[in-house]
Amino acid sequence: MAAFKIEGGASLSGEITPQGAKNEALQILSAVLLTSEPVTIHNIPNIRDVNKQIELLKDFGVKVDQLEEKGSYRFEASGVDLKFLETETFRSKASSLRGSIMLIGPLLARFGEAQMPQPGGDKIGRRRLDTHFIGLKQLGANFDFDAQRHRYFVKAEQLTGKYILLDEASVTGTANLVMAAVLAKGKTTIYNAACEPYLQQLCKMLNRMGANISGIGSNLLEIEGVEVLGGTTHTLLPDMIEIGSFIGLAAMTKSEITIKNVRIDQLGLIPNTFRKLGIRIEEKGDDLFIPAQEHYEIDTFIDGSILTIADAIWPGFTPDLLSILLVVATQAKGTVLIHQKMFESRLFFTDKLIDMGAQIILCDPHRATVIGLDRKYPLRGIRMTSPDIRAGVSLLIAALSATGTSVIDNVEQIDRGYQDIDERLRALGAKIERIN
Ligand SMILES: CC(=O)N[C@H]1[C@@H](OP(=O)(O)OP(=O)(O)OC[C@H]2O[C@@H](n3ccc(=O)[nH]c3=O)[C@H](O)[C@@H]2O)O[C@H](CO)[C@@H](O)[C@@H]1O
Ligand SMILES: C=C(OP(=O)(O)O)C(=O)O
Repeated sequence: MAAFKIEGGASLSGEITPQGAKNEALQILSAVLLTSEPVTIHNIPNIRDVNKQIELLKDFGVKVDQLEEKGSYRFEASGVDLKFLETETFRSKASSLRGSIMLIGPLLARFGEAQMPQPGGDKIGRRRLDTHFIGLKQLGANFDFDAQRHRYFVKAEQLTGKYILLDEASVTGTANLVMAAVLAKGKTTIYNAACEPYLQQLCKMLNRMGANISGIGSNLLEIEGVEVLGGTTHTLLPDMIEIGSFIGLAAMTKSEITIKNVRIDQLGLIPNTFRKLGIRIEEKGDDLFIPAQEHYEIDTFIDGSILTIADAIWPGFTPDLLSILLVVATQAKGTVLIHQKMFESRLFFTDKLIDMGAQIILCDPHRATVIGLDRKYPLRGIRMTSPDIRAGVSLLIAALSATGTSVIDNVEQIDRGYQDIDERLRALGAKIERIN
């Protein structure tokens, strides 16, 4: 397992361009299975989870050509071989990332069957799949779960459109159902649908392929099924979670950073939520400029009570940035309650921040109160392990701001979602080295 060795305390400066969005990439790549025609995708990030999803496509027999432009690929799913589903390679690869679950909707819709082991991804709490399978059953699929092998099976000769009210607005669940419904017979309505930019992008791409989806961007999607979909070209949005991570990094390390071409119109509450911690963010065209800030002060609510920042389904604040906000709050002036409503194991990494000298009360698995020290006592470098992708980057930001040397083990977690992060941060002046 690789580690990062970090000399903390350096201010960074310069420009950084966000990679293409990881979670959008995982949806869009799954959708190439819906057509036998070529689909070209631009701005694909070179990160572990996305590369694994591309490998899975290749293993199914999808023709994958890397194009000259960095991050551009052409896919052609004209010769898909479902026998791969039965292999040990499929089991081990599909169970190593969360995004693999989104192969099931397109496989079922186009080829009439699919199966899946328990998918992987971050160990951040229970990550159930009920929404996916209840919805697919409503579209007419036969469903079976082999508890012994922990394997999910679906089969259907022809899916039929239905009214589906989701029990929760699951991101990957909505993507799966949309990809199944586009080839179903008749009209599907999905209410309480998730509507992250990832899903909006997926629906727009499917419409360009010939699907008929309306309500994009809302929680009420209407899908008129079509018989066949064609090829298209799609460009991934910049990764909003990476953008938020860079905002936090700049504030915490007193750095002046410009984040280039962020698609401000797609960032929802992200910039304003960081502003609530007192961080200055200036919009310059489509770039975000973060000036070097010696101090930043956390807002209170209008009545003077302590600020709470909680995650919520889109357009609420994404759970994937709460760990970053939490770490940034440790050096602010003031107090904030971070409430992680969706996942129950995402805040345990605060132990490491406490070891570094941060003042945090972990109230329960979902809530942590951070008492910002206004930089009076800088964090101290320590050795630590990256428990999940976003906690990993939060620890990395903490280490870059700390005095002394830190070592972060298991950085493969960070590599799942951040492309060449050590190299890109070195270009800004960070003292970070990858060691084995
Ligand atoms: C590959 C991918 O795209 N992963 C993202 C996707 O995961 P994923 O699609 O797996 O997450 P889901 O949206 O299904 O749910 C995440 C968690 O939130 C809970 N939940 C969900 C909806 C809801 O209305 N109420 C509720 O409590 C679920 O029970 C679950 O524990 O969405 C998550 C939530 O934005 C993100 O953290 C993940 O980065
Ligand atoms: C939780 C995340 O990813 P995944 O769903 O792939 O585990 C994330 O991107 O923060």
